[in-house]
Amino acid sequence: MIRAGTMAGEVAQALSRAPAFSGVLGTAFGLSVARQACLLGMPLLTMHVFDGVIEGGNLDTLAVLAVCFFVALVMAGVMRAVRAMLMAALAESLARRLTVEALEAAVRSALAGSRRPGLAALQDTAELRRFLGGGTIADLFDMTATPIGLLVLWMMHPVYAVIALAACVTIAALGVVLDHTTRGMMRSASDRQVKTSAELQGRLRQADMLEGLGMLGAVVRRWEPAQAASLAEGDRAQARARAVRGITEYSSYIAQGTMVVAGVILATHHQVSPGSVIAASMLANSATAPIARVVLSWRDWAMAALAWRRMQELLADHAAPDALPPAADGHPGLWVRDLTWTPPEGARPVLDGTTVYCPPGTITLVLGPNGSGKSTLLRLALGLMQPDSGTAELEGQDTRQVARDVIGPRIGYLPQDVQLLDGSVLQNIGRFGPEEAEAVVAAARMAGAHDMIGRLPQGYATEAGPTAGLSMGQKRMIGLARALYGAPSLLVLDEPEAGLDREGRQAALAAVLAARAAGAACLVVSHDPGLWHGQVDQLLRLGPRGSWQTEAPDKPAARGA
Ligand SMILES: Nc1ncnc2c1ncn2[C@@H]1O[C@H](COP(=O)(O)OP(=O)(O)OP(=O)(O)O)[C@@H](O)[C@H]1O
Repeated sequence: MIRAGTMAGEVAQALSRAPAFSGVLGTAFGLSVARQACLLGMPLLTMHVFDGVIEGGNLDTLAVLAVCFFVALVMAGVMRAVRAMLMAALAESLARRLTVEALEAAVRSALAGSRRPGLAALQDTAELRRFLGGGTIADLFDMTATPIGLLVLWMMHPVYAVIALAACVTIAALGVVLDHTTRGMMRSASDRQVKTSAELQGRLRQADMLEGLGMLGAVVRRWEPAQAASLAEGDRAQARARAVRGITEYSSYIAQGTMVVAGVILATHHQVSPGSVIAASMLANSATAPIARVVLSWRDWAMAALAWRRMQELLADHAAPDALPPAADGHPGLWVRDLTWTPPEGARPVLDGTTVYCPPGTITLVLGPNGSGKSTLLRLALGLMQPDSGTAELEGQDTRQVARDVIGPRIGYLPQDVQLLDGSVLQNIGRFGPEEAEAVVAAARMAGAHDMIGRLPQGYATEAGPTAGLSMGQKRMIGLARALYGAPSLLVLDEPEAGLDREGRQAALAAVLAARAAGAACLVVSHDPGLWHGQVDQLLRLGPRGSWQTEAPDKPAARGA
């Protein structure tokens, strides 16, 4: 409960940043108090029925009390429904905002090579939405019934109040015990569950390889123990929770029974009226029930607290860097300066002070053996990775410190492992922006992909996602068209000719030459220098252990590391 209390505070803090959220929460709280007032009136009406109506035989009073009873019940029901609607709307609105932030942070987390799957962030958002939209927060608000009920009981007789208070303290203490004994288990079980299901999902994406090589059994055997351990840990936490839940329920019954016994003793000594015995029992139930509900919904609190914590960690670790204005002395084109990068557990840098300037209207060809850091250089140049030191500036703007939606349209990027997203060829080339068919066709023509697309079953409307069945070469040509879309000022291509036939390779070369003629700065990785021979303006050769050198196509110009 302590953790849950902290969590409630954090959620409330986050909500209060937006005035509309705090207004909704305030209204829901107000409705809870009013509803509790209606419900607390009922024991008092019951007492009147017993003490006034039964003893006096006044049926008119009974009719009035019955109407009051009914009206109070209806009002409490309406207030509960309105509160539920408000909380559902609040949950929806918060989830929408969190989903966008979580997705952005998840992408940055994936870029940073985090093993924690970004998809978990969406599951956490859904968990928080369920928590806020369910009745759990309302249960917390309903705890206002506890002090009011205790006060009324005290006014009826202090013994009543003491018994109810003891029950409340016992139930709350059980909640604390439950939280302390299972919190660690829940967290570890939930984290393991997220990890194992993400691992399995990742492996199942390689379905053809798993089936082709008969590896499914081996994969499942590796996955099963982790999954079983996670489920077993969750079960142990649940078993403890069930035990505490049982004791909690019995505590409520014991409190009510004790209240009746004490009430009867007090009534026989004429210290309270007989009607107050029933009323006190009902009030004790009203005072303890919200605390019991909060304890019983402990799992929801614990899961929401975990989701909230994970979300906070993700957002804090992968916050968007502050955008900086362009440098006053910035060069046009791409300026990569002193880039050094060492893999997380690597002993030697992959890139060591690599420096290269790619002016507009030029082609820089990056060559080097496998693993020499060519793709890494491209990712660093685009600001997709954090270097150990050094910078990359596009038109004087640090590519790591600029809003991605601002810099993205100025960049054409073809990664080595080209992936198309679910959607049509047209949408993929047009980067899922507003449909501009002419610009899409122009980019496809430039990439030499237009005729190939025309031969697809539905042309530009053909599905292009991962399961659409396009060949690697087709995907690469469409990926090249996507890179060229919108005439970007920087073209960064990782082996654009790889996997293409002779015609496709010539088309890729022609596309880069056309982009250069249009004024783009082109940075191209290739394992086929012959294709580019005589066509490029500068060579950057990467070697082992971070060594590098730039050359004019026919003579060396600068040397590093
Ligand atoms: N996220 C990462 N975590 C750890 N190591 C990485 C990471 N990214 C790259 N590396 C390492 O950096 C080195 C360079 O990788 P990179 O992909 O840049 O090579 P490359 O020159 O493009 O190779 P290839 O020609 O085979 O495509 C490799 O040793 C690789 O294992």
